[in-house]
This record gives sequence, structure tokens and C-alpha cells, in this order.
Amino acid sequence: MALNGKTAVVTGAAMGIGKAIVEILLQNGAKVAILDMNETIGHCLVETLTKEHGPDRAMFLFCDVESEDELKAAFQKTIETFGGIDILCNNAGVFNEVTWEKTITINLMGTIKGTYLALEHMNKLTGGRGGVIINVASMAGIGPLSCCPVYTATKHGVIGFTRSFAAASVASGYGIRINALCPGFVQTDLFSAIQSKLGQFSAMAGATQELIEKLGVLTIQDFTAGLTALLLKVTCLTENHL
Ligand SMILES: NC(=O)c1ccc[n+]([C@@H]2O[C@H](COP(=O)([O-])OP(=O)(O)OC[C@H]3O[C@@H](n4cnc5c(N)ncnc54)[C@H](O)[C@@H]3O)[C@@H](O)[C@H]2O)c1
Ligand SMILES: CC/C=C\C[C@H](O)/C=C/C=C\C=C\C=C\[C@@H](O)[C@@H](O)C/C=C\CCC(=O)O
Repeated sequence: MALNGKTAVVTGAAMGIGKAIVEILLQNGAKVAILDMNETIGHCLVETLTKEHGPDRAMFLFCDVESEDELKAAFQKTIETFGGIDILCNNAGVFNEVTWEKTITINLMGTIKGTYLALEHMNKLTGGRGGVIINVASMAGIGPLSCCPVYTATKHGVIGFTRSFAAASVASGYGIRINALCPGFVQTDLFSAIQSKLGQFSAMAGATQELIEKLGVLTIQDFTAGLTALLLKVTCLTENHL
């Protein structure tokens, strides 16, 4: 399979989109470190995935992406356990216009911290073997949503950061391919909770609801099927590019 012998790290992977990405990686032969703050669900997920894919394929590691020390420890444990890191998916994210500073420290700063740690390990200029980074942004990173200025800003920031890092990687020869993933609405816990997280922008809920009805909401199964097709077509996850 395309990812046999490869090791991936996925943040915010205990549920939702991150869990879907983990399943795709496992189905294609990778070993995966599941980083999340939800220990109960995380350990339960590893138990389920081990039954499906066999031992030593999936590992849960507690990690708050706001903490550089916890990210460093999780990366180190992954390397010690699986022998290296070939793929990083910075997926962890929240939607909250009330605690908007945390939205920035998780969605944007967590993605930057993860990317810079991956650079330390993957960079071919410093002895690394190269790799692939996928940063989960959003369609809200392409065009603004009036109900969530800060969330919109974080996702615009993830896309801008990803594009800039990609240019630096190509120009410098890091051997790291980096892409931003921009899903539309997907039925997850984050999506289900948005109405209670709008804060001073709750008056914008109607406009957002109209957009939701216009664009529709993907089930996690639809999302998984679509991403599988995309990842297996896009060369960044095929063997000859890792
Ligand atoms: N659901 C959507 O409609 C949608 C659309 C586009 C993009 N996204 C993005 O996809 C990503 C995942 O969202 P989701 O919908 O699956 O959300 P979710 O709430 O269903 O899952 C998010 C996971 O991240 C974990 N997490 C939260 N904060 C964390 C932190 N500080 N450190 C480590 N883990 C943390 C949670 O415990 C949870 O397991 C986010 O970046 C989100 O912005 C979601
Ligand atoms: C409410 C946000 C819910 C989940 C966040 C998640 O990242 C999903 C985002 C999904 C779709 C975003 C679409 C953004 C579209 C913009 O490019 C723009 O076309 C929207 C135009 C009008 C929206 C109406 C409004 O905000 O007033």
C-alpha cells in the first residue's frame, strides 16, 4: 500500500475530521500517532483501530497543541516508537468566538508549532528524510464568515502560513511538501456546537444558516470518501514523493 513503512502524526485525532484522517492513513498502510486532549476517547479509538488493523499500528498520546513541550514530547515518543515521522497532519482546531484568544493559540499557533517541529525532524538540509505536512484549514480560510471573525482569521492564517512555508521549502530544498485542506461544513462536534460559540456575533447566525443550507453538510463518511480519493490522486501521499 502507498504508505507502508510510513509514520504519521495527527493532532486533534480522537474524533471528527482528525479521526477520519487517521483511518485513511491506517487503511493505506501507515502507522499513526493520535494526539489529542481527550484521553478517554483517544484510548478507546486506539483499542478499536488495533482490533481492525493489528498491533503496533496506532498509538494515543495526550497532547495539547497549545503546549510546545507537549508537542515535542509527543513527536519524540512517536520517533522512539515508530522510528521517525513522515507525515504530520495539523488538524486540531476549535470554533469559539467567546474564548477567541484560545481559538488563535490552538488553530493558528498550534499549526505553526507543529509545522516547525516537523521541520526540525523532516528537513533534508539537517539530516531529515523529508516528508508531508497537511494543515487543516477550512473554506472559511478562503472567504470570510460574518459570524466568526477570529475563526475566519485563524483559517486565513493557516492558509497563508502554509503557502509561505511551501515556497520556503521548495526554494530551500527541505524535501517537505505542505498543503492546506479546506473542507466545507462537516457534521462533527465542532459543527454541532457553533450556535453556542458565536458570542457577540450571534446575530450573524441567520446568514450562516443560509450558507449551510446552500452548501450542505457532509457526513464524516462523505468527507472520508472524498479525502481518500483526493489524497490517493494527489502525489504528495504516494511513495515516490515520500
Ligand atoms: N466540522 C467542520 O465543519 C469543519 C470544516 C472545516 C474545517 N474544520 C476544521 O477541522 C478540524 C477538526 O475539526 P472537527 O470538526 O473534526 O472538530 P471536533 O471538535 O469534532 O474534533 C476536534 C478534535 O480536536 C481536539 N482538540 C481540541 N483542542 C485541542 C488542543 N488544544 N490540542 C489537541 N487536541 C485538541 C478535540 O479534543 C477533538 O478530538 C479543525 O481544525 C476545524 O477547524 C472543521
Ligand atoms: C459557521 C462555521 C462552521 C464551521 C466552521 C468550518 O470551518 C466550516 C466552514 C464551512 C464553510 C465556510 C464557507 C465560507 C464561505 C466564504 O468563502 C463566503 O463565500 C461566505 C459568504 C457568505 C457567508 C454568509 C455570511 O457569513 O454572512
